[in-house]
Amino acid sequence: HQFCCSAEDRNIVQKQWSVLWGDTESSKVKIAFGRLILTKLAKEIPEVKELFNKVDIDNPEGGPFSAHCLRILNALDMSINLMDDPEALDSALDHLADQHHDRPGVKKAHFKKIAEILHTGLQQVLDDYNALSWKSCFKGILGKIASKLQG
Ligand code: HEM
Repeated sequence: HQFCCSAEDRNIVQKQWSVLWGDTESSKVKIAFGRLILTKLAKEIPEVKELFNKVDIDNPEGGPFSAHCLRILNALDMSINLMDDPEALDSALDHLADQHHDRPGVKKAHFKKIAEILHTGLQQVLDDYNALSWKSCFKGILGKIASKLQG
């Protein structure tokens, strides 16, 4: 159950992540952040858009897409919070890998792009964004979720 980022990276990432969710309306912040990164992904890789037809990406402010944005951000939140428990993290990420493997058309390249988008976004909202720690933790988390996908 070896995880790729160091204990220090994990501490930094968990601390910086927690700064974002002090607000009482953290779900709204999560939805807005999710909407931002997913619409950016669909804009930069147009083939992605139709993969989110069932959650109605054409109405990004609507209920189905907002709920989808919250699911993604909650999964990311769970993963970051589980970084101190490698066994549970591994099993959570394995489950997410299966869920994405089951969606035809989802590719490793999409995860590479969303990693870039996340880095840019977090850099904008965190004053003391530690790029190296985030890169190394996201490499582990996103790499595992994408591990069962094709290129
Ligand atoms: C930041 C990394 C990501 C996380 C944490 C994440 C998490 C999730 C979660 C929790 C679900 C719901 C699973 C379910 O209930 O079945 C989901 C669904 C989905 N994800 Fe991701 N995801 C991520 C990135 C991506 C990327 C890069 C793609 C590429 C297109 C993608 C495509 C999908 C699709 C197509 C669905 C199904 C949507 C539907 O319900 O119709 N995800 N994801």
